[in-house]
Amino acid sequence: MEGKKTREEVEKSGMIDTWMRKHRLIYTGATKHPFILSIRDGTVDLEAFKTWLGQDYIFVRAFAPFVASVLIKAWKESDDSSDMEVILSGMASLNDEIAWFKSETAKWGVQLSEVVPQKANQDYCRFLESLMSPDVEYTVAITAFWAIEAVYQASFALCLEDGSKTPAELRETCQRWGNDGFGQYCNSLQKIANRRLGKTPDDVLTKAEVTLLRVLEHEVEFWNMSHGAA
Ligand SMILES: Cc1ncc(CN)c(N)n1
Repeated sequence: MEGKKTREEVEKSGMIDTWMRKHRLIYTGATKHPFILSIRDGTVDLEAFKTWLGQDYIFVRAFAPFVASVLIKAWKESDDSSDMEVILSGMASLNDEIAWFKSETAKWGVQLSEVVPQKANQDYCRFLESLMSPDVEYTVAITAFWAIEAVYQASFALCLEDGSKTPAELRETCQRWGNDGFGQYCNSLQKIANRRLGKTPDDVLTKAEVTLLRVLEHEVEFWNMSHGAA
């Protein structure tokens, strides 16, 4: 019978993998949400897609300052100078992402000036803002950053797998987050998070785990805005 792993053993395999196994249910809820499954099986309601598009544009505008706050924390607190390059590459891809949302919404006839942030979006943006506080440790912030990016990567990669029936007009959207380059970038973030979590005191480790769970809950609520919300 497999006994409980010691802290040292967990650190070797990586805390993120351990948490993904421990919180499999909510992780799956965020990465295999019915909205994503509807894209993958080709039954997606295009009005729901347009809702997601407009809401996500608002989210990404709040996400960029959060990433900037992680960059500041890395500069002040990181034990490895290469972290900054990874975070900077994330900021650069957000620049592209914002431009892409503008052209994609225009293509679908979504008027960005008329998009009103829904409650789940407001709550998620407020949560991001709370993580921007200087009181939030770099280890906690980088864990959240990894989780936010990883959910989109895993979700949209699912829509590109062999056998998926993703509509042709949505494939570019799925490529944006489901491509291999974005996957490598998420792996780099995961590596940073694992390194930091491996040497963090227990109280910060607990904060990072709670923050990861909050991210996953917010991601589920975010998808729910477009699909399945009561
Ligand atoms: C809600 C949400 N989560 C994550 C991502 C990926 N940057 C996004 N655009 N939107």
